[in-house]
Amino acid sequence: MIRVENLTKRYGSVTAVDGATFTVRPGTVTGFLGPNGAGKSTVMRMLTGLTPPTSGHATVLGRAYRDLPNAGAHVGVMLDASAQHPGRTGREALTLASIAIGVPRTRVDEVLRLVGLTDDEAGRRVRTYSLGMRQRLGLAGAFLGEPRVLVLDEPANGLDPQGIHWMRGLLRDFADRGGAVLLSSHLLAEVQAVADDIVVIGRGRIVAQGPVAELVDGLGAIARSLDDAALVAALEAAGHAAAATASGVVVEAEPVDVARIALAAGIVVTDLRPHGAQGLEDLFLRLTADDAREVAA
Ligand SMILES: Nc1ncnc2c1ncn2[C@@H]1O[C@H](COP(=O)(O)OP(=O)(O)OP(=O)(O)O)[C@@H](O)[C@H]1O
Repeated sequence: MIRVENLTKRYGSVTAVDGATFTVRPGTVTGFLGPNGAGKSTVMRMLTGLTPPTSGHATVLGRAYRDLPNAGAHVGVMLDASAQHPGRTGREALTLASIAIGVPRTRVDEVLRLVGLTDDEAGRRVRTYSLGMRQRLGLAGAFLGEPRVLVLDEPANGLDPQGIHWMRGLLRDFADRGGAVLLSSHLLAEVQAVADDIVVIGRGRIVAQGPVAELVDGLGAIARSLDDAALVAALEAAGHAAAATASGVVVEAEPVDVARIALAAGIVVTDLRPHGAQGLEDLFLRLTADDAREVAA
């Protein structure tokens, strides 16, 4: 549904995106994750024809976005929710967009309902909208043409916890009906809760990608025992890299293998689980560390 191949963008001496390659499969939500300035928006702008790449190319539904006939009807895009005309009402903005892409006006009411904007809110000028309301209006615009693909840049920004929960349900449902979603965020937890696949970008380069389940499974296990030093030694003797940390023994092995090794070595294990979410967070921070301003500072 989306194919990004060797995409590079340079602004003078700044390489904003450096040879990015990934795909977004139908029926999935793909989280596009990276710290501030990593290059997420630039990739999305190149994908939707707003910024020409320095090299490489990107296709949506098999074609360059600009070559898609009536792209707006097939691809829902929300890049900058605050870019909407402040003097128009939400309903006017959607009505104009519906005319531009040739969908019936009745669709405006449908998408307003879909994103939970009331008649009263839709009749107000966008300049009076909160950030969360702008995001909802942006999402309404993205859904207007009954798209098969959604490209959304930080759609959760400004949404309250209920709003974020609602948006996840909306995107999950869209993907479950066969649609493809590319969703950027700088927050791992936000993406992990809804994404099937994750693409991690740091300093313009893709540093990891794959199904969330695989990324998490590949992260091994974390264990506590009555003798962590002996557990580390037993795990290492069995050929698994292991280290004692403040949160327990972190090991590159499945929990079941850790349990067997501990049993054979007569070590009492008090806690054992997949490294899971904590591991993914660590992985994300490590992979993008070069880019992290805090580290640089
Ligand atoms: N028009 C431009 N001119 C010069 N540099 C730019 C331009 N657009 C982006 N950049 C630079 O490219 C890099 C990537 O920016 P981009 O906006 O794609 O990052 P991002 O991952 O979307 O960040 P954020 O999470 O903060 O939105 C940054 O260093 C940015 O300063």
